[in-house]
Amino acid sequence: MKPFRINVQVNIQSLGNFCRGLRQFSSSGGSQKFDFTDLTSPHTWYPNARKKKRKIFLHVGPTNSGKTYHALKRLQESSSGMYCGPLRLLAWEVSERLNKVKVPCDLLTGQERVEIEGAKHKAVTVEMADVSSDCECAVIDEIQMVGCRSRGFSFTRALLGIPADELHLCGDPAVVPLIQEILEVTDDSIKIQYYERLSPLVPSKTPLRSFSDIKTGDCIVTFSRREIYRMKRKIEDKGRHLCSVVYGSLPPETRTRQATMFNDEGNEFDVLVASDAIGMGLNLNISRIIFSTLEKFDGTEMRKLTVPEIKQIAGRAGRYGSKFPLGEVTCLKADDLPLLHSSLKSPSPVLESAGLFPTFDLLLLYSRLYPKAGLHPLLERFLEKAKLSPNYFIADCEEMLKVAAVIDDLPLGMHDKYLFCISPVDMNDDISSQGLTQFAETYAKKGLVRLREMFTPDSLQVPKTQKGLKELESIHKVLDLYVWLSFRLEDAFPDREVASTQKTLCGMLIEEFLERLGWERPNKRRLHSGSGMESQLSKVARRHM
Ligand SMILES: Nc1ncnc2c1ncn2[C@@H]1O[C@H](COP(=O)(O)OP(=O)(O)OP(=O)(O)O)[C@@H](O)[C@H]1O
Ligand SMILES: [Mg+2]
Repeated sequence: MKPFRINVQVNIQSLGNFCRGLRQFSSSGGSQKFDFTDLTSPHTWYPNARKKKRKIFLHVGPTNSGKTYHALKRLQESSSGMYCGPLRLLAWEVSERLNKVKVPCDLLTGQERVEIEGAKHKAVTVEMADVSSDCECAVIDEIQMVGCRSRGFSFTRALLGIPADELHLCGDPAVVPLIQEILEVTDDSIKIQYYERLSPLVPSKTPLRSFSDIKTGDCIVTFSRREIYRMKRKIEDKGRHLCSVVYGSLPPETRTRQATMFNDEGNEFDVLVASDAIGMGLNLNISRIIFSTLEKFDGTEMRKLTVPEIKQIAGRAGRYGSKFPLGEVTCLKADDLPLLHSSLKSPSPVLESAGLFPTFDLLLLYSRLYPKAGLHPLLERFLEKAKLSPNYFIADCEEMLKVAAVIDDLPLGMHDKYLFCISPVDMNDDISSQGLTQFAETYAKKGLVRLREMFTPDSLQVPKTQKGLKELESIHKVLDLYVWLSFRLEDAFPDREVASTQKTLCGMLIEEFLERLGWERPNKRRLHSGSGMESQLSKVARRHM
């Protein structure tokens, strides 16, 4: 296996600039102030990209207009390249696609590394974008996500930092002026290509009258997991359809399999119940999107969906070249129809600024000014003082600060603390945050974190209730976190294989739960009896312990 390079790269040029700053700062006895929080020129953080005059191609247009298709065609023809997408599912779809046409392509996400012999291409989630190696062609999909409060900074990093001869950006036209402004200070050239929708998307004049009117290829969109399972049951109780489900906290592998089951024509799971986890770039065999509501809880409050969100989700219906090339959109409630119609007709609001976050090396140098401070106060101070140009906003670091507060008293170095802070922990999930705390404490104390001391196969069972299911999803998150850490602190987290096996088991148990929840046809053979399935899985698990 190739050595894994962590995503916290020390940028030599900016490090050099900051070191000069520090030296002058100390030699002048601190009297001459150097501003380490000046983030007004983030393009200078990426010397490899700045050495090039990159050709930027902006592919913009509505959903289902062939933006990604055209960018991928160029990627496929190039001698080396990288696809960066916002979802693991998209990175997976692209690597499958390239490998199918005999362009060997690695898959690289925070928790997965699939290496293909001789690959010069890779499909990655945007956080994993490589800003140090040259390539001929790179694609950043859904580039309007530079405006995302929490993840936008990773898109900005990829945009400014990828040293590709050709960089293809795909997304909503609302991003065009911002990209042009951001790239004014680089030496890159920009060509904009506008696209039209390839097949029609028709908003319905009437709401869905009854669940008896659900048909093959329908996708009901709703935002809470409780609602997702309520809808699934309601549809399956009618006895005519089985539903696949896709939502954010399902393990990604389960999501992929549920989506594949729905996409596969020969399968009886012909209706999809999903959250906005399906909302980006995915090509599913959806004939009609039915919004159960146009409101969602965003972590703080209930709010109406935005125009781009409605367009993105609705755009999953009627994909060009799919079984249902004509798409329909409707709602469960007649009251929601006017907002649906107006949103589909409105352009998305123009993006004003892109996310930004200091690289680790900048934070490290800043920390030397306050050698006694923990990461939490340091981050807070840095964020408060950060100076930005109007094209940027500082990323929302709520989650990072929550982690920093938990681990700050542990005897860990700055780099380790930073790693835990950028890890994919869900601090709103009790089990997930307890997992992180336990990992960090054990790591700080012993320098070695063995997974087998924390999980036994007996603790994994097919859930019997929604609560049990949620617990299993949380356990999956903890195992996922272990795998993520094992790629970055290889010696201290040596049980990656155990974690991966248990993750697979978790996924199987969750899928078994979903299967059991399905409407049972008179002649349909159930997969296994409950206890049989569990004991089989336990045996498999023990073999890997
Ligand atoms: N010229 C083409 N020939 C054959 N298939 C195409 C062509 N253009 C697009 N497609 C197919 O149409 C579907 C939609 O295209 P694509 O995914 O590129 O749309 P998009 O504009 O990126 O949509 P979104 O905004 O939702 O990401 C895909 O399945 C793609 O393979
Ligand atoms: Mg796309």
